[in-house]
Amino acid sequence: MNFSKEEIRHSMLLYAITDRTWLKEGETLTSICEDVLKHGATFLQIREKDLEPSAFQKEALELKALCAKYQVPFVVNDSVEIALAIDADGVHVGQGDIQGKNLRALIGKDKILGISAATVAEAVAAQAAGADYIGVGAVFGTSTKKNARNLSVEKLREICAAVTIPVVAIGGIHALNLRKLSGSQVDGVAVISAIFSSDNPGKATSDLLSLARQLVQPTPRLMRTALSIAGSDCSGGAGIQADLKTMTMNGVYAMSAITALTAQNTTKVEKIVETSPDFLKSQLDMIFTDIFPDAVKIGMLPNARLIEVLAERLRFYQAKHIVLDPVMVATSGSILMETSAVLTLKKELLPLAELVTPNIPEAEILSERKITTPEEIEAAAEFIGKTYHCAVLIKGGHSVNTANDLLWADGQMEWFYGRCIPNPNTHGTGCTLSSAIAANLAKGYSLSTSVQRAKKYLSGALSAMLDLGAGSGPMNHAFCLTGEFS
Ligand SMILES: Nc1ncnc2c1ncn2[C@@H]1O[C@H](COP(=O)(O)OP(=O)(O)O)[C@@H](O)[C@H]1O
Ligand SMILES: Cc1ncc(COP(=O)(O)O)c(N)n1
Ligand SMILES: [Mg+2]
Repeated sequence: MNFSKEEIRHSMLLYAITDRTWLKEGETLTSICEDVLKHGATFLQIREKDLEPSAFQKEALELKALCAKYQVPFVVNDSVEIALAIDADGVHVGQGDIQGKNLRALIGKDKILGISAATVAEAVAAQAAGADYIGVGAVFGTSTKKNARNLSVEKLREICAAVTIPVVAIGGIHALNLRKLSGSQVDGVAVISAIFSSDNPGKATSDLLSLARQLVQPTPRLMRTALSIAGSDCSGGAGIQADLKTMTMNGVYAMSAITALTAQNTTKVEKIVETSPDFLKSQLDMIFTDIFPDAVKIGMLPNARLIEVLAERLRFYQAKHIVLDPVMVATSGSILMETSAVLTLKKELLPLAELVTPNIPEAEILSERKITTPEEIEAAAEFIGKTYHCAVLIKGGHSVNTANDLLWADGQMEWFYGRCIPNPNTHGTGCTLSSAIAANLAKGYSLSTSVQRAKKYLSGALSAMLDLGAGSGPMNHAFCLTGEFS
């Protein structure tokens, strides 16, 4: 697997390093690691100092497959040979291993190279040697590495400031001392015994993950921003309201430019008041000249005049990462776009979009054909992508028993298979998916990873089984929050 620089930075959050010595009767390294990955570890390194090479390689191969399943980077400690032999995502080495060698050339440009460092000079040298991240420690006393010096938070901060690559803190970190690293600017924490010596490695992982999240909260300067250009849904489940909730929950600062006010609920759309083109332009000018969005999601656009103004402003500001959800009909069946506006949408907006996300009925309109089979979905996506020079995600939420979506991007097809969640309350699924994709693009994830992460968020919101209103109700966008603050 290939990981972008941003993905590697985010994956530092909770960096797990294996230690077989704590395994209990009946447990295997793979079974414990699966538990750890399931509970949210964002990176895995195999470090088994006492295993001979062939046994090490065997364990590493199993863990590599596991990490691929969870889309988490997997690196091998110390051995470049084994990392290459099993085609791991990369290798982690100490200072001693980089002297006089060109490790970057040895492993190739696509592999992740992690290097340990304990001083500013070592960190700078590691970056110069082509490292993708550095592991800095030991920050606290540790049982796994004898004679390690302890670094102060000030020293850690100095090291973080001296390099541009991500930094993960290591050495004796556990749930009780993790908070002491606050203010150090690290991108995450690496742990061994805090997870592997725990009676419940899964729970230890999720506890450490939430502590790591608090530690690595985006500083205001680093906060990514996203803009939703859509209609207001007064019932809160779709449109602007769904978009703002989704973007917030996906960790970006959310803004809105409203194209229409709708009076709707879970059963129907009662009235629509369209925004004037001039007022849409003013909203866009206020946003783009002050807090420039890192990504833009476009939803309901009731008429062609609004589409024209929007396209002109997006070109003028050279907006980045535009995700276009071509909302034509609401889940409740009401028309949200004039039929005559479809032509303008195709001509003006599709070519500006990085991604367009039609459901099946919308894909039929955009590709001018009927779609009934997976092959027809693929052909329609290819047609739309090639005609309008954008990536296309055709959503299968309207099929029976499946929630499979097809991504066509740059001539490549990728199916995202989703479990169909038996929840009839799907008001706003399309809005939520497109906003979550935009939020992830704003954070620097690749298109494919953004789609995958967005589907995961959507499944969480659907699985919370909220049941409000008499019709197809909204989802719980805050399913992963408790609502309690201390
Ligand atoms: N019951 C469900 N379980 C899981 N995913 C679903 C379900 N219904 C829709 N989805 C997903 O929600 C997203 C939106 O799809 P869809 O409902 O087709 O769009 P729209 O809301 O625009 O009509 C897609 O990723 C789809 O796979
Ligand atoms: C203002 C507004 N925008 C979009 C939708 C589509 O909702 P869905 O995501 O269910 O297709 C909606 N019902 N209202
Ligand atoms: Mg929709």
